[in-house]
Amino acid sequence: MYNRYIPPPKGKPESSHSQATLASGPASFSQSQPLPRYNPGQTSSAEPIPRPQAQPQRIVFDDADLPPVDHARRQRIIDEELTGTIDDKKAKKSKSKKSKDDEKLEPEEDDEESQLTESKPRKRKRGEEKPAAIPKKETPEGADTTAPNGVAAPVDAAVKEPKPKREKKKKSKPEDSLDMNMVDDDAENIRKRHRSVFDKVQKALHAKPDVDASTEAADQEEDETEPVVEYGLEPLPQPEPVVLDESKLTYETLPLWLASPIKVTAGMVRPFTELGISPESSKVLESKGFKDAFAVQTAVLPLLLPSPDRQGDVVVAAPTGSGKTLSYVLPMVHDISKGRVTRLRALIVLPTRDLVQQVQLACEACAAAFVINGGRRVKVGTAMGNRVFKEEQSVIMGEEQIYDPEGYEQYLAKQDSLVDLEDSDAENDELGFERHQPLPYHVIACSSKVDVLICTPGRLVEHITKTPGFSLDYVRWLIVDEADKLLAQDFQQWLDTVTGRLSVVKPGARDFPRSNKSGVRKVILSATMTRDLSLLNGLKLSRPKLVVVEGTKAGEQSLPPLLSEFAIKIREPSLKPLYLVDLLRSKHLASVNQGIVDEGSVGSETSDSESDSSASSDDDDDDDDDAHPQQSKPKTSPAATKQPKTTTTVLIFTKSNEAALRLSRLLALLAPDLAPLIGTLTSSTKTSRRARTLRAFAQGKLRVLVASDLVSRGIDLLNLEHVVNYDVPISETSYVHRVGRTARAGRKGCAWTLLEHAEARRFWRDFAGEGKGAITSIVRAGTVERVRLGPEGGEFGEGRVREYEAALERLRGEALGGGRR
Ligand SMILES: Nc1ncnc2c1ncn2[C@@H]1O[C@H](COP(=O)(O)OP(=O)(O)OP(=O)(O)O)[C@@H](O)[C@H]1O
Repeated sequence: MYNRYIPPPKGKPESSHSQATLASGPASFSQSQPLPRYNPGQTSSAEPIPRPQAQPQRIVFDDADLPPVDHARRQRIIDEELTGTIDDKKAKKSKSKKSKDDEKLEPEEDDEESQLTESKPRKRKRGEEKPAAIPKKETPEGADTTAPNGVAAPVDAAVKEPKPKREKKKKSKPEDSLDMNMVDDDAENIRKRHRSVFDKVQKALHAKPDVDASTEAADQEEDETEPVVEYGLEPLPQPEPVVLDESKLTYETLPLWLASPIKVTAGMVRPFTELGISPESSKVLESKGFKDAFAVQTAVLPLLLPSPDRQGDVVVAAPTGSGKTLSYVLPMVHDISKGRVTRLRALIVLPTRDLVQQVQLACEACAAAFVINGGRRVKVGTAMGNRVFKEEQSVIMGEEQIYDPEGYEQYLAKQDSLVDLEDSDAENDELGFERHQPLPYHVIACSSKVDVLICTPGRLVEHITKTPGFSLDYVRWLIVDEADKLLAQDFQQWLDTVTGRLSVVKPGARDFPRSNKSGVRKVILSATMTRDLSLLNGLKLSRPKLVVVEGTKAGEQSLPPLLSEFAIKIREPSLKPLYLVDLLRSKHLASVNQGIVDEGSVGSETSDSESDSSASSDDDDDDDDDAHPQQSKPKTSPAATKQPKTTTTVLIFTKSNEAALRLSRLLALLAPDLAPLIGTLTSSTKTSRRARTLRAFAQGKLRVLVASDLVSRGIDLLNLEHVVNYDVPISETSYVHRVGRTARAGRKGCAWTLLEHAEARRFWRDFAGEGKGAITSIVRAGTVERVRLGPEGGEFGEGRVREYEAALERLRGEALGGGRR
């Protein structure tokens, strides 16, 4: 850097002040005294560096002020003196700037630099073979070609032409004091060394070394000053840059609404009146058994009832039996009851017919609560395929006479032009109802007969595509219950079909001046709600909020707080049905909510001691294990034939429809006293029969239900106290739904799982969250307890085994077509 000369003002002599400024400028090295050559060997005897006398400030060395040659030399000398080696890189850089013409002027230093320059091979053309041999470059003996961090020296250094050894350098290293000619002759050694260096480089490149900062800085410096030249090495092929799939986010990258849910304290209750329900409606609700709002309802109702704030969609992940149904039915019916005319305002989509019927009851109960206060009775319909399609059409769609003189004229004109009258008949054929003639100056339009349609997805799609006049234009509510199941199995692309037809222009806002105008409200619910965004995205949610019960994290599913879980080891899998009979007869299956009645065992009217004494010696092989309070002596008495007096209720899950039917029959054969109390629920059972069975169970006429997973979701059997997993469920989700049929709505309940040896590990690890590698996402208040059942040593008495074999033989005969005898 140079000080700028400021000439004195015209006519004025140069002042001493201006001279001083010149001397004391920041780049003091630009003073008239040049820096003498640095020679450490002569430091002591060297003449003192002349310094500006007038200005004793610190001298700042600014290398830019040195001519390039001096700068390079000075740096090299310093490096040599300090390290005993020459920094090849800097030398090379310096050389690259230096003209070859200078070689003669600066023979000592430019000798090496010229070699470096020459070493640059021409750029290899595409497809051209690599040079057969790597150009020789002599590496100073002992000089490490590896960076301090173990990284090999830069590639170009390894492949450059070897340069003649410099005498100067050789002097500094004794091992290099060989005759130059000898070194040159030892070409093979050099080649070996280069090969090893090259190998190191290759390795280092493949290992993607962590290049140290100084190397990086040097490389960068070089890049800036030199054009990029390929040194005989093609760039290594690099993998395609990874494009992240944003649609499938992991739990760590959940969007805010999923990552920060609204948390509800389990067990909290609040009066409905405090949540915006009128006292009159609250009274009606109380008369229906809904005195106070449950925890999940206290959180969801304020989000769904009309509010001056802009509201969005709501996703609810709350345990089984926590009251999710009422949390959406109540605000939805409240909203729709304000409408003046019947239009299809709400769709509730559910996976099974049984659930459709169950939710219909809840809707009817709430509809009654809002008739008072001038509300209109909300009309509720179902579409689930349990009737012929036409019949269903006639239930949900009807005709409406609309005053429209112009339309009437068009209608008459059309009638006149109709040659083929069969056309109109064909139109009638499409509908489940006959179309009438319009009144004078009126037209007939198809319109919905219901405000709320509760449906299965398949049937909904059928109506959308096949029922004339079936329109979603006025739909204000879309409820998807058991959402994880419905989203995972996109029946007939129902979701796209529905969302594509929902009106985006604030449907029905005209009819609902006081309610929020955010368009369609979507409410998505499940006890095992998915956090899979790729599934949730299909719902096209708007400003969603997630409601969860406190204590659960993303991806976790809580069990009802009052659920107790037990596991029973089946020591003899071939006799598993006998274990089940014993469990049903044991006092383990006592009534947990009402106290033990008749010792609480299904099918027993005697106490344990009585039954023990009455048991034959063959059968009296109980499993004595009093370690656990529940592990009392199980009864293994033969099937009693007396009528039971018990009030306890049991739902037994099997792995398939066939298994449920078989077990149900086998139980009846093994325990004839239970036979009249046993019902079966499978997907192959007719819907009406299923409904009858569920009704009989609710009335206490049936006590034992044997079912497939069909009823594991959503079914509300309020008086159910025990769930038995005869077959271990296939997934955590399935376990949560199955055991969640009991301990509902603040009641106690028990879940029993029969474990064969081969299933035990998976159960304890995946469901109970115990043992090595426990990975369960199930959150529970307690733990799963082990209960021993069956005879000591796992062997049932001969009598019982014979009984069992006889029952099996009979079952086989029935299955083979003999029918029941
Ligand atoms: N506020 C309330 N007061 C009294 N009982 C209620 C209340 N809310 C709901 N219930 C009852 O609680 C039971 C369980 O409710 P619901 O079926 O809605 O549970 P859920 O959370 O949907 O369970 P699942 O996930 O198994 O479908 C039902 O019998 C219902 O009538």
